Amino acid sequence: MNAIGTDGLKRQAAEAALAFVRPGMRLGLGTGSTAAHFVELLGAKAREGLELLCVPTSEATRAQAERCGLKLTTLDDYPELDLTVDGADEFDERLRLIKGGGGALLREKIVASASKRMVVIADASKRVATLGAFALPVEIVPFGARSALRRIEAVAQEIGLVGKAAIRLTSQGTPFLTDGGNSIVDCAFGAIPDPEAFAQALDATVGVIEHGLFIGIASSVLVASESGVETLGESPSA
Ligand SMILES: O=C[C@H](O)[C@H](O)[C@H](O)COP(=O)(O)O
Repeated sequence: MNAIGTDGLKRQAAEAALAFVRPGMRLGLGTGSTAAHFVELLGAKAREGLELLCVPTSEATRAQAERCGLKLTTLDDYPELDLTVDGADEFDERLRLIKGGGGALLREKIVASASKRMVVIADASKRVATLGAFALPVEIVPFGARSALRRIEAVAQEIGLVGKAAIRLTSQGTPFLTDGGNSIVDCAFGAIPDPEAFAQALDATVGVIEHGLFIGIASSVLVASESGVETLGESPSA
């Protein structure tokens, strides 16, 4: 535990992301405890008069954004957004991410991919040399879930990844379902030396809807540590 605390660092990263926001922007709002800080801070700006239109990446974020007084829209009305700000479970120096710890990866990837820029906010504990210490979440169709899990293990093995994949359960032991009504497989395969190859293999696996590897999507990562907030990738003025 550091002096500021992990939650304080998440808050600092979220504060730094406000520098990327301009009046009139269409914004994607991420999901999770770090993104929740950003939504709260953005809500305060909106109440001060900043005009924004926001697309949430989960029902939880939608509820929070509504409570904070943010104006919401959809990708159907605005298929292209200016900016998405979101958290991550892991990131590396090439701004590749693992996301989906909260199960929101599908909408998060759709919203981030519809955005000109994606700014990731994180405390320094999320920074890794090689992705994979965090079990990779993969969203699958619930029908035939155990078969999909076996196919995922098989394609992973083909590229040298071995470990344990498990269908996510709630704390009550019932199957976890995403906002879209799908299941999640958490893939604890350890280090993923070639995330591009694994992403491609998962993209081609029957039953897989989407996976939590975000490659070539993030434009910046704002990393908060005891020594301040470091910007990897594009700065606000880029
Ligand atoms: O599905 C959840 C998202 O990908 C989150 O952005 C990710 O899990 C990070 O969450 P947190 O900021 O709570 O660590």
